[in-house]
Amino acid sequence: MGRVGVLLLNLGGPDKLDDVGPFLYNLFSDPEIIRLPFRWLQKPLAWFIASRRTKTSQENYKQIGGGSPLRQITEAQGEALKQELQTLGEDAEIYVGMRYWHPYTEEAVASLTHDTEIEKLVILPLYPQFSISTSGSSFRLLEQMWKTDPKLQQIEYTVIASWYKQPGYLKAMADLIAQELDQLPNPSEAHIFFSAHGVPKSYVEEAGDPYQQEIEECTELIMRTLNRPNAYTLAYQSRVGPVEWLQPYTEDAIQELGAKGIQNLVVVPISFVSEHIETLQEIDIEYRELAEEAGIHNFRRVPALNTHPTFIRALADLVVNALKSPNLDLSQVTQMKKRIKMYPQEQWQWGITTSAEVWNGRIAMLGFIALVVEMITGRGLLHFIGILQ
Ligand SMILES: C=CC1=C(C)c2cc3[nH]c(cc4nc(cc5[nH]c(cc1n2)c(C)c5CCC(=O)O)C(CCC(=O)O)=C4C)c(C)c3C=C
Ligand SMILES: [Fe+2]
Ligand SMILES: [Fe+2]
Repeated sequence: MGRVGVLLLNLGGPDKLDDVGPFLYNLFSDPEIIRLPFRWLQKPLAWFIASRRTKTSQENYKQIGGGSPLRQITEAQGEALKQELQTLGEDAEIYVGMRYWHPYTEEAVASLTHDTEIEKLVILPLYPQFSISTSGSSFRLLEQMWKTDPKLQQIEYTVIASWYKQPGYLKAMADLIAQELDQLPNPSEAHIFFSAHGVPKSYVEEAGDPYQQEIEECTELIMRTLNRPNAYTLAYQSRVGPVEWLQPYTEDAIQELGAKGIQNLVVVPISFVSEHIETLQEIDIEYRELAEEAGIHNFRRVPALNTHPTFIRALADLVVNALKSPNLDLSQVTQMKKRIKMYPQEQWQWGITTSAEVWNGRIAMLGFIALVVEMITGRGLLHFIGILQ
Protein backbone atom coordinates (compact mmCIF):
# COMPACT_ATOMS: atom_id res chain seq x y z
CA MET A 1 0.00 0.00 0.00
CA GLY A 2 1.14 3.57 -0.73
CA ARG A 3 2.17 5.99 1.92
CA VAL A 4 0.56 9.04 3.39
CA GLY A 5 2.01 12.46 2.62
CA VAL A 6 1.45 15.56 4.74
CA LEU A 7 1.95 18.94 3.13
CA LEU A 8 2.56 21.60 5.77
CA LEU A 9 1.79 25.09 4.49
CA ASN A 10 3.35 28.20 5.92
CA LEU A 11 4.33 31.73 5.03
CA GLY A 12 8.13 31.48 4.91
CA GLY A 13 10.59 34.16 5.91
CA PRO A 14 13.94 35.52 4.74
CA ASP A 15 16.84 33.30 5.86
CA LYS A 16 19.31 36.20 5.70
CA LEU A 17 19.29 39.98 5.22
CA ASP A 18 19.87 39.76 1.45
CA ASP A 19 16.67 37.71 1.15
CA VAL A 20 14.48 40.44 2.67
CA GLY A 21 13.96 42.42 -0.58
CA PRO A 22 13.01 39.44 -2.78
CA PHE A 23 10.89 37.97 0.04
CA LEU A 24 8.91 41.22 0.33
CA TYR A 25 8.54 41.34 -3.45
CA ASN A 26 7.04 37.83 -3.42
CA LEU A 27 4.72 38.80 -0.59
CA PHE A 28 3.40 41.98 -2.19
CA SER A 29 3.08 40.25 -5.59
CA ASP A 30 0.35 38.09 -4.07
CA PRO A 31 -3.10 39.38 -5.05
CA GLU A 32 -4.38 37.89 -1.79
CA ILE A 33 -2.08 40.31 0.13
CA ILE A 34 -2.65 43.44 -1.93
CA ARG A 35 -6.01 43.31 -3.63
CA LEU A 36 -5.89 45.40 -6.79
CA PRO A 37 -8.46 45.84 -9.55
CA PHE A 38 -5.85 45.14 -12.26
CA ARG A 39 -3.40 42.30 -12.52
CA TRP A 40 -0.93 44.33 -14.57
CA LEU A 41 -0.46 46.70 -11.66
CA GLN A 42 0.45 43.95 -9.18
CA LYS A 43 4.11 43.38 -10.08
CA PRO A 44 5.16 47.02 -10.55
CA LEU A 45 3.45 47.98 -7.28
CA ALA A 46 4.97 44.97 -5.49
CA TRP A 47 8.40 46.02 -6.68
CA PHE A 48 7.76 49.62 -5.64
CA ILE A 49 6.51 48.83 -2.12
CA ALA A 50 9.10 46.09 -1.55
CA SER A 51 12.01 48.31 -2.54
CA ARG A 52 10.76 51.07 -0.24
CA ARG A 53 10.18 48.76 2.70
CA THR A 54 13.31 46.64 2.49
CA LYS A 55 15.55 48.81 4.66
CA THR A 56 13.11 49.17 7.57
CA SER A 57 12.31 45.48 7.40
CA GLN A 58 16.03 44.57 7.32
CA GLU A 59 16.57 46.66 10.44
CA ASN A 60 13.92 44.56 12.19
CA TYR A 61 15.43 41.27 10.99
CA LYS A 62 18.84 42.49 12.18
CA GLN A 63 17.43 42.74 15.69
CA ILE A 64 16.50 39.05 15.67
CA GLY A 65 19.82 37.74 14.39
CA GLY A 66 19.67 38.67 10.69
CA GLY A 67 16.90 36.38 9.43
CA SER A 68 13.67 34.59 10.15
CA PRO A 69 13.73 31.39 12.24
CA LEU A 70 10.61 30.20 10.45
CA ARG A 71 12.19 27.65 8.13
CA GLN A 72 14.14 25.90 10.85
CA ILE A 73 11.15 25.82 13.25
CA THR A 74 8.73 24.60 10.58
CA GLU A 75 11.14 21.83 9.57
CA ALA A 76 11.51 20.81 13.23
CA GLN A 77 7.69 20.71 13.52
CA GLY A 78 7.63 18.47 10.45
CA GLU A 79 10.21 16.10 11.96
CA ALA A 80 8.32 15.95 15.27
CA LEU A 81 5.03 15.36 13.46
CA LYS A 82 6.56 12.49 11.48
CA GLN A 83 7.67 10.81 14.70
CA GLU A 84 4.35 11.39 16.44
CA LEU A 85 2.47 9.92 13.48
CA GLN A 86 4.76 6.92 13.59
CA THR A 87 3.82 6.24 17.21
CA LEU A 88 0.18 6.38 16.09
CA GLY A 89 0.95 3.75 13.48
CA GLU A 90 0.99 6.07 10.48
CA ASP A 91 4.10 6.06 8.33
CA ALA A 92 3.96 9.46 6.67
CA GLU A 93 6.25 11.60 4.55
CA ILE A 94 6.22 15.28 5.52
CA TYR A 95 6.68 18.13 3.02
CA VAL A 96 7.05 21.81 3.91
CA GLY A 97 5.66 24.31 1.39
CA MET A 98 6.18 28.01 2.07
CA ARG A 99 4.21 30.69 0.27
CA TYR A 100 6.85 33.42 -0.11
CA TRP A 101 10.26 31.85 0.53
CA HIS A 102 12.21 28.61 0.45
CA PRO A 103 11.25 25.84 0.51
CA TYR A 104 8.52 27.13 -1.80
CA THR A 105 5.17 25.36 -2.15
CA GLU A 106 6.17 24.63 -5.77
CA GLU A 107 9.33 22.84 -4.54
CA ALA A 108 7.34 20.78 -2.03
CA VAL A 109 4.80 19.81 -4.67
CA ALA A 110 7.56 18.90 -7.12
CA SER A 111 9.14 16.52 -4.62
CA LEU A 112 5.86 14.94 -3.63
CA THR A 113 4.92 14.26 -7.24
CA HIS A 114 8.30 12.55 -7.71
CA ASP A 115 7.63 10.43 -4.68
CA THR A 116 5.74 7.62 -6.37
CA GLU A 117 4.89 6.02 -3.05
CA ILE A 118 2.54 8.79 -1.92
CA GLU A 119 -1.00 7.54 -2.26
CA LYS A 120 -2.88 10.02 -0.15
CA LEU A 121 -2.00 13.57 0.78
CA VAL A 122 -3.21 15.64 3.72
CA ILE A 123 -2.89 19.39 3.21
CA LEU A 124 -2.38 21.04 6.58
CA PRO A 125 -1.85 24.82 6.87
CA LEU A 126 0.13 25.85 9.94
CA TYR A 127 -2.35 28.66 10.57
CA PRO A 128 -4.94 27.68 13.19
CA GLN A 129 -7.46 30.20 11.82
CA PHE A 130 -8.35 30.67 8.17
CA SER A 131 -7.68 33.96 6.40
CA ILE A 132 -7.88 34.79 2.71
CA SER A 133 -4.40 36.29 3.10
CA THR A 134 -2.76 33.18 4.60
CA SER A 135 -4.26 29.68 4.16
CA GLY A 136 -6.54 31.08 1.44
CA SER A 137 -3.58 32.27 -0.58
CA SER A 138 -1.79 28.92 -0.31
CA PHE A 139 -4.97 27.01 -1.20
CA ARG A 140 -5.43 29.24 -4.22
CA LEU A 141 -1.90 28.50 -5.38
CA LEU A 142 -2.38 24.75 -4.93
CA GLU A 143 -5.69 24.84 -6.75
CA GLN A 144 -3.93 26.34 -9.77
CA MET A 145 -1.18 23.71 -9.61
CA TRP A 146 -3.73 20.91 -9.42
CA LYS A 147 -5.59 22.25 -12.44
CA THR A 148 -2.47 22.33 -14.60
CA ASP A 149 -0.47 19.28 -13.46
CA PRO A 150 -1.83 15.86 -14.55
CA LYS A 151 0.65 14.10 -12.24
CA LEU A 152 -0.83 15.89 -9.26
CA GLN A 153 -4.34 14.99 -10.32
CA GLN A 154 -3.46 11.35 -9.69
CA ILE A 155 -2.82 12.00 -6.02
CA GLU A 156 -5.83 11.71 -3.76
CA TYR A 157 -5.85 14.52 -1.24
CA THR A 158 -7.83 16.17 1.50
CA VAL A 159 -7.60 19.66 3.00
CA ILE A 160 -7.77 20.76 6.63
CA ALA A 161 -9.22 24.24 6.27
CA SER A 162 -8.66 25.54 9.80
CA TRP A 163 -8.30 23.87 13.16
CA TYR A 164 -8.49 26.46 15.95
CA LYS A 165 -11.05 24.34 17.82
CA GLN A 166 -8.79 21.27 18.06
CA PRO A 167 -8.74 20.35 21.80
CA GLY A 168 -5.01 19.49 21.91
CA TYR A 169 -4.10 22.81 20.34
CA LEU A 170 -6.31 24.66 22.87
CA LYS A 171 -4.75 22.71 25.73
CA ALA A 172 -1.20 23.46 24.57
CA MET A 173 -2.04 27.17 24.36
CA ALA A 174 -3.69 27.14 27.79
CA ASP A 175 -0.68 25.31 29.30
CA LEU A 176 1.77 27.87 27.93
CA ILE A 177 -0.37 30.75 29.23
CA ALA A 178 -0.74 29.13 32.67
CA GLN A 179 3.03 28.65 32.87
CA GLU A 180 3.59 32.34 32.21
CA LEU A 181 0.88 33.48 34.65
CA ASP A 182 2.37 31.33 37.39
CA GLN A 183 5.70 33.16 37.16
CA LEU A 184 3.96 36.28 38.49
CA PRO A 185 3.53 37.03 42.20
CA ASN A 186 -0.28 37.36 41.79
CA PRO A 187 -1.24 35.25 38.79
CA SER A 188 -4.96 36.03 38.92
CA GLU A 189 -4.36 39.78 38.75
CA ALA A 190 -2.48 39.68 35.46
CA HIS A 191 -4.24 40.85 32.33
CA ILE A 192 -4.12 38.38 29.44
CA PHE A 193 -3.53 40.13 26.14
CA PHE A 194 -4.20 38.18 22.94
CA SER A 195 -2.41 39.74 20.00
CA ALA A 196 -3.49 38.47 16.59
CA HIS A 197 -1.90 39.39 13.28
CA GLY A 198 -4.20 41.96 11.68
CA VAL A 199 -5.77 42.08 8.23
CA PRO A 200 -7.37 45.05 6.45
CA LYS A 201 -10.95 45.55 7.67
CA SER A 202 -12.23 45.26 4.09
CA TYR A 203 -11.14 41.60 4.01
CA VAL A 204 -13.72 40.83 6.67
CA GLU A 205 -16.41 43.36 5.77
CA GLU A 206 -16.29 43.27 1.99
CA ALA A 207 -14.59 40.02 1.02
CA GLY A 208 -16.17 37.94 3.83
CA ASP A 209 -12.94 36.66 5.37
CA PRO A 210 -13.96 34.49 8.38
CA TYR A 211 -10.63 35.35 10.05
CA GLN A 212 -11.94 37.79 12.66
CA GLN A 213 -14.77 35.47 13.71
CA GLU A 214 -12.35 32.51 13.97
CA ILE A 215 -9.85 34.56 15.98
CA GLU A 216 -12.57 35.73 18.40
CA GLU A 217 -13.96 32.23 18.87
CA CYS A 218 -10.46 30.81 19.29
CA THR A 219 -9.67 33.36 22.00
CA GLU A 220 -12.83 32.44 23.89
CA LEU A 221 -12.09 28.73 23.58
CA ILE A 222 -8.56 29.20 24.92
CA MET A 223 -9.90 31.21 27.88
CA ARG A 224 -12.44 28.48 28.59
CA THR A 225 -9.73 25.81 28.40
CA LEU A 226 -7.45 27.86 30.65
CA ASN A 227 -10.27 28.15 33.19
CA ARG A 228 -8.78 31.04 35.21
CA PRO A 229 -10.50 34.21 36.40
CA ASN A 230 -8.16 36.64 34.59
CA ALA A 231 -9.46 39.58 32.55
CA TYR A 232 -8.45 39.54 28.90
CA THR A 233 -8.25 41.66 25.76
CA LEU A 234 -7.96 40.84 22.07
CA ALA A 235 -6.16 43.24 19.72
CA TYR A 236 -4.56 43.14 16.25
CA GLN A 237 -0.91 43.82 15.45
CA SER A 238 1.42 44.42 12.50
CA ARG A 239 -0.66 46.81 10.43
CA VAL A 240 0.95 47.79 7.10
CA GLY A 241 -0.25 50.44 4.65
CA PRO A 242 -2.69 53.32 4.63
CA VAL A 243 -6.05 51.50 4.93
CA GLU A 244 -7.94 50.64 8.12
CA TRP A 245 -7.18 47.22 9.63
CA LEU A 246 -9.06 45.22 12.24
CA GLN A 247 -9.30 47.13 15.51
CA PRO A 248 -8.31 47.65 18.26
CA TYR A 249 -4.68 47.95 17.25
CA THR A 250 -2.27 46.29 19.67
CA GLU A 251 -0.31 49.49 20.32
CA ASP A 252 -3.46 51.46 21.23
CA ALA A 253 -4.81 48.69 23.44
CA ILE A 254 -1.52 48.44 25.37
CA GLN A 255 -1.52 52.17 26.00
CA GLU A 256 -5.14 52.09 27.15
CA LEU A 257 -4.48 49.25 29.58
CA GLY A 258 -1.46 51.12 30.92
CA ALA A 259 -3.58 54.25 31.42
CA LYS A 260 -6.11 52.14 33.35
CA GLY A 261 -3.36 51.15 35.77
CA ILE A 262 -2.72 47.58 34.58
CA GLN A 263 0.73 46.55 35.83
CA ASN A 264 1.01 42.92 34.76
CA LEU A 265 0.46 41.93 31.18
CA VAL A 266 0.79 38.46 29.68
CA VAL A 267 0.87 38.74 25.89
CA VAL A 268 -0.32 35.77 23.81
CA PRO A 269 0.48 35.67 20.08
CA ILE A 270 -2.54 33.85 18.73
CA SER A 271 -2.50 33.62 14.94
CA PHE A 272 0.80 31.89 14.35
CA VAL A 273 2.30 28.75 15.84
CA SER A 274 6.03 29.55 15.46
CA GLU A 275 8.36 32.23 16.71
CA HIS A 276 8.88 34.79 13.97
CA ILE A 277 9.69 38.45 13.46
CA GLU A 278 6.35 39.67 14.85
CA THR A 279 6.88 37.85 18.16
CA LEU A 280 10.64 38.25 18.55
CA GLN A 281 10.93 41.83 17.32
CA GLU A 282 7.52 43.51 17.31
CA ILE A 283 6.16 42.12 20.60
CA ASP A 284 9.38 41.44 22.51
CA ILE A 285 11.08 44.72 21.59
CA GLU A 286 8.61 47.33 20.27
CA TYR A 287 5.50 46.54 22.32
CA ARG A 288 7.55 45.82 25.42
CA GLU A 289 9.03 49.30 25.22
CA LEU A 290 5.61 50.82 24.66
CA ALA A 291 4.19 48.93 27.63
CA GLU A 292 7.06 50.10 29.83
CA GLU A 293 6.33 53.71 28.86
CA ALA A 294 2.64 53.14 29.63
CA GLY A 295 3.53 52.00 33.15
CA ILE A 296 3.15 48.24 32.59
CA HIS A 297 6.19 46.98 34.47
CA ASN A 298 5.61 43.27 34.27
CA PHE A 299 5.41 42.45 30.59
CA ARG A 300 5.60 38.76 29.79
CA ARG A 301 5.16 37.09 26.43
CA VAL A 302 3.88 33.55 26.06
CA PRO A 303 6.24 31.55 23.81
CA ALA A 304 4.99 30.27 20.47
CA LEU A 305 3.99 26.60 20.32
CA ASN A 306 6.94 25.57 18.10
CA THR A 307 7.45 21.86 18.88
CA HIS A 308 5.43 21.74 22.12
CA PRO A 309 4.59 18.00 22.48
CA THR A 310 0.86 18.55 23.14
CA PHE A 311 0.71 20.71 20.02
CA ILE A 312 2.55 18.19 17.85
CA ARG A 313 0.17 15.51 19.10
CA ALA A 314 -2.71 17.81 18.12
CA LEU A 315 -1.32 18.09 14.58
CA ALA A 316 -0.94 14.32 14.40
CA ASP A 317 -4.55 13.86 15.55
CA LEU A 318 -5.69 16.31 12.87
CA VAL A 319 -3.91 14.25 10.21
CA VAL A 320 -5.27 10.92 11.47
CA ASN A 321 -8.82 12.32 11.62
CA ALA A 322 -8.54 13.82 8.14
CA LEU A 323 -7.53 10.40 6.80
CA LYS A 324 -10.64 8.85 8.35
CA SER A 325 -13.03 11.57 7.14
CA PRO A 326 -14.45 12.19 3.68
CA ASN A 327 -12.04 14.09 1.45
CA LEU A 328 -12.31 17.85 1.31
CA ASP A 329 -11.50 19.47 -2.01
CA LEU A 330 -9.54 22.74 -2.42
CA SER A 331 -12.51 24.36 -4.15
CA GLN A 332 -14.89 23.04 -1.48
CA VAL A 333 -12.85 24.85 1.16
CA THR A 334 -13.50 28.20 -0.44
CA GLN A 335 -17.20 27.40 -0.61
CA MET A 336 -17.20 26.16 2.95
CA LYS A 337 -15.67 29.36 4.25
CA LYS A 338 -18.85 30.90 2.89
CA ARG A 339 -19.10 34.36 1.36
CA ILE A 340 -15.37 34.47 0.65
CA LYS A 341 -14.52 36.34 -2.46
CA MET A 342 -11.01 35.46 -3.44
CA TYR A 343 -9.09 37.31 -6.12
CA PRO A 344 -10.24 38.32 -8.71
CA GLN A 345 -12.96 39.70 -6.54
CA GLU A 346 -16.50 39.22 -7.76
CA GLN A 347 -17.39 42.78 -6.92
CA TRP A 348 -14.67 44.01 -9.23
CA GLN A 349 -15.82 41.95 -12.15
CA TRP A 350 -18.99 43.83 -12.94
CA GLY A 351 -17.38 47.21 -12.51
CA ILE A 352 -14.22 46.48 -14.38
CA THR A 353 -15.36 46.98 -17.99
CA THR A 354 -17.11 50.27 -17.52
CA SER A 355 -14.59 51.80 -15.18
CA ALA A 356 -11.33 50.34 -16.48
CA GLU A 357 -10.39 53.40 -18.44
CA VAL A 358 -11.20 55.73 -15.60
CA TRP A 359 -9.04 53.58 -13.33
CA ASN A 360 -6.19 53.43 -15.84
CA GLY A 361 -6.22 57.20 -16.01
CA ARG A 362 -6.27 57.62 -12.25
CA ILE A 363 -3.43 55.17 -11.74
CA ALA A 364 -1.28 56.75 -14.44
CA MET A 365 -1.92 60.10 -12.78
CA LEU A 366 -1.01 58.70 -9.38
CA GLY A 367 2.22 57.27 -10.76
CA PHE A 368 3.08 60.63 -12.22
CA ILE A 369 2.31 62.48 -8.97
CA ALA A 370 4.37 59.94 -7.04
CA LEU A 371 7.34 60.57 -9.29
CA VAL A 372 7.04 64.36 -8.96
CA VAL A 373 6.65 64.21 -5.17
CA GLU A 374 9.71 62.01 -4.95
CA MET A 375 11.77 64.27 -7.19
CA ILE A 376 10.86 67.35 -5.18
CA THR A 377 11.06 65.95 -1.64
CA GLY A 378 13.43 63.03 -2.04
CA ARG A 379 10.83 60.80 -0.35
CA GLY A 380 8.28 58.49 -1.94
CA LEU A 381 4.56 59.18 -1.94
CA LEU A 382 3.89 55.98 -0.04
CA HIS A 383 5.93 57.43 2.78
CA PHE A 384 3.42 60.24 3.08
CA ILE A 385 0.32 58.13 2.84
CA GLY A 386 1.76 55.90 5.52
CA ILE A 387 2.60 52.62 3.80
CA LEU A 388 6.09 53.03 5.13
CA GLN A 389 6.75 54.14 8.68
C1 LIG B 1 -1.93 34.61 10.53
C2 LIG B 1 -0.92 35.36 10.38
C3 LIG B 1 -0.77 36.40 9.35
C4 LIG B 1 -1.71 37.17 8.65
C5 LIG B 1 -3.21 37.14 8.77
C6 LIG B 1 -0.97 38.05 7.79
C7 LIG B 1 -1.53 38.99 6.92
C8 LIG B 1 -0.81 40.02 6.27
N1 LIG B 1 0.55 40.28 6.35
C9 LIG B 1 0.90 41.37 5.60
C10 LIG B 1 2.19 41.93 5.41
C11 LIG B 1 3.40 41.39 5.89
N2 LIG B 1 3.55 40.26 6.63
C12 LIG B 1 4.88 40.07 6.91
C13 LIG B 1 5.44 39.05 7.67
C14 LIG B 1 4.73 38.06 8.33
N3 LIG B 1 3.35 37.87 8.32
C15 LIG B 1 3.02 36.80 9.10
C16 LIG B 1 1.75 36.29 9.37
C17 LIG B 1 0.53 36.81 8.88
N4 LIG B 1 0.35 37.79 7.96
C18 LIG B 1 4.26 36.29 9.62
C19 LIG B 1 4.35 35.09 10.49
C20 LIG B 1 5.31 37.06 9.13
C21 LIG B 1 6.79 36.95 9.45
C22 LIG B 1 7.59 35.90 8.80
C23 LIG B 1 9.00 35.92 9.34
O1 LIG B 1 9.87 36.40 8.61
O2 LIG B 1 9.28 35.49 10.46
C24 LIG B 1 5.64 41.10 6.30
C25 LIG B 1 7.17 41.18 6.29
C26 LIG B 1 7.80 41.71 7.53
C27 LIG B 1 7.73 43.21 7.57
O3 LIG B 1 8.26 43.87 6.68
O4 LIG B 1 7.08 43.71 8.51
C28 LIG B 1 4.72 41.94 5.68
C29 LIG B 1 5.03 43.18 4.91
C30 LIG B 1 -0.32 41.84 5.00
C31 LIG B 1 -0.39 43.05 4.08
C32 LIG B 1 -1.36 41.00 5.42
C33 LIG B 1 -2.80 41.02 5.09
C34 LIG B 1 -3.32 41.46 4.00
FE1 LIG C 1 1.95 39.16 7.45
FE1 LIG D 1 5.64 44.07 11.76
